[in-house]
Amino acid sequence: MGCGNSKSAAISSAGGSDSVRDNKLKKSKIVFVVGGPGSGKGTQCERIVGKYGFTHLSTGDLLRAEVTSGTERGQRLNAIMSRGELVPMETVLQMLKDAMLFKVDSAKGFLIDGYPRELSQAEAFEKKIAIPKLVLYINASSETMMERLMNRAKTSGRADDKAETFKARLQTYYEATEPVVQRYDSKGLVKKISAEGTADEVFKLVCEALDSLK
Ligand SMILES: Nc1ncnc2c1ncn2[C@@H]1O[C@H](COP(=O)(O)OP(=O)(O)O)[C@@H](O)[C@H]1O
Ligand SMILES: Nc1ncnc2c1ncn2[C@H]1C[C@H](O)[C@@H](COP(=O)(O)OP(=O)(O)O)O1
Ligand SMILES: [Mg+2]
Repeated sequence: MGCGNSKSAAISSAGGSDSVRDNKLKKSKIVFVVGGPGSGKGTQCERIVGKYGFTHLSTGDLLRAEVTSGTERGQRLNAIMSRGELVPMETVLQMLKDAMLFKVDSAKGFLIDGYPRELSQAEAFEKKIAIPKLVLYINASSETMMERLMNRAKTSGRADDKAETFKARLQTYYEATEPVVQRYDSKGLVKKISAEGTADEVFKLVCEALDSLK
């Protein structure tokens, strides 16, 4: 599925001009979920959806769907992701906005997992979509993340779940993504969650952070 399809579906499935729909997005409850590769973002998002009914959008999942569709663009994206690098921002932001518009009428709130991954992505999102209400910073040591990813590799079939790619992804994370956390921390929007415990233990901390939102 190309992102152009989801945009036209979004517009035809619900009324409203582009500017009305953009305004709805601006007012929606948006939570960024930021953390290193294998820290447990996806795991926690799944639980949050179960308890709070938020709409979960993972940019990694959106990109992998494009890869699976076998388009030329998908092949280019796959090569970048397999090297542990970030794909061009324009691609990922447009995909994300289309997916958000598609859900904006039914979403109680949005969990944005894997975005922003660099400062320019944060700035572009704020300009073109909205300011987030909260940033959940899922924090685990590099050893824990490596161990979890090597475990995930046994079943994920993901091209980037390999020891060599992990090193590159970790470097990308520390260099490009952590400054995003600092940016939002200075605005008082970050809740730092220790992700070293079991998924249940981490979820308790996540719930405390989300409950403070209301
Ligand atoms: N708290 C946890 N304790 C142990 N394993 C975890 C925990 N959270 C996630 N995992 C496992 O670690 C791997 C990476 O989790 P995932 O949610 O895919 O992380 P991310 O989306 O941040 O890359 C998965 O195999 C998942 O089952
Ligand atoms: N916001 C974004 N900007 C650029 N590239 C992104 C991106 N989100 C995902 N990607 C690309 C690069 C990532 O290494 C890859 C996998 O992302 P992911 O599924 O979010 O990883 P994980 O959940 O394991 O941390 O996809
Ligand atoms: Mg994930």
